[in-house]
Amino acid sequence: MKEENMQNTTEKQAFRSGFVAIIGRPNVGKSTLMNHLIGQKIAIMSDKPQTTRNKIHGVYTTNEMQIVFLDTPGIHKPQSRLGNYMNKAAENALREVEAALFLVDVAEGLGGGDRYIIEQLQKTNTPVFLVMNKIDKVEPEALLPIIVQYKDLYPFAEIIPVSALYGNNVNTLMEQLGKYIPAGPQYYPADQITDHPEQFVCAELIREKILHLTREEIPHSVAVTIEQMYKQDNDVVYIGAVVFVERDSQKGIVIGKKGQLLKQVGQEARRDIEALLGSKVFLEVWVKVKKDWRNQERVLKDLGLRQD
Ligand SMILES: Nc1nc2c(ncn2[C@@H]2O[C@H](COP(=O)(O)OP(=O)(O)OP(=O)(O)O)[C@@H](O)[C@H]2O)c(=O)[nH]1
Repeated sequence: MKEENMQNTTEKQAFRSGFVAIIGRPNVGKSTLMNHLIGQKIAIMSDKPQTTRNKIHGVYTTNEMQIVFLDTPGIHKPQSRLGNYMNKAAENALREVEAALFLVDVAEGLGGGDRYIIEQLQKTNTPVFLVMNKIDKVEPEALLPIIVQYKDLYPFAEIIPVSALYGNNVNTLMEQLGKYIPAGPQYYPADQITDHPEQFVCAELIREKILHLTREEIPHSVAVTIEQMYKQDNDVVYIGAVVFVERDSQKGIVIGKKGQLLKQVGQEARRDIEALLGSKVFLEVWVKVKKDWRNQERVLKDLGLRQD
């Protein structure tokens, strides 16, 4: 089979496909890069660390190749069962892929979190790209000493400086990455950008609004599930969502004075969901208290945070 593919390559470039993991400590810009590449808002973006809990497959398709990106949760030292889950998901993702993009924030410098990830990388043979993100925040001269620092720690397959936010050098990154993608089939139709059910993306959009609007008060203690989603007779999509918090006081914060904050969450999320689905949406959001949900394995499973 492989030989046949090779023969095809000499006549006409064979289609190539593969999986690529995006890893890096929280807040380095993994979701931003993914969104830039895929060109649509599918992975949650926030200025708070660790907002990405599930693997999201972003599918990048050109005439020559298809790359399925696994946006992994930030690898970090586990502090709760949720933390453990997130680390496992990241490790598994690493084993399944053709290459990994290790994102670092050049404005932050090399920290303990980056060293911890490099330790994890030593356990795999997957080619790793060092993607030096946020170059728009530093002077070009600052890059070389940072490259030297990282090079000493790990034999990176490629080192590429980019700005995920502004798209600088992202083309070069994709050209280099393409070299690591073997001949293979097109797994997904060209217009498909994610293989997760739409419900998951909708829940993430609602959670993103809550994180933005509540600032520091609601850190990781919030989870969102979509209980109902169906098209009504008038073609409006009905969505019923539940926001889980850990304490009564947090419930009050999420609802806000006279329900103002929850109303704003609903309005902003509805706008994004309508853009995503391309149809009118009627969104209802409830807030429920589920004590200590982060450490209850069963609840994690209910919320779809399974380890596969
Ligand atoms: N200036 C600048 N800011 C960036 C760049 N890339 C990302 N950011 C910002 O960094 C913050 C974090 O970006 P995310 O994409 O949410 O980071 P992440 O790595 O996915 O974070 P987690 O999901 O928490 O692991 C956001 O405020 C982004 O706008 C960049 O190239 N330049």
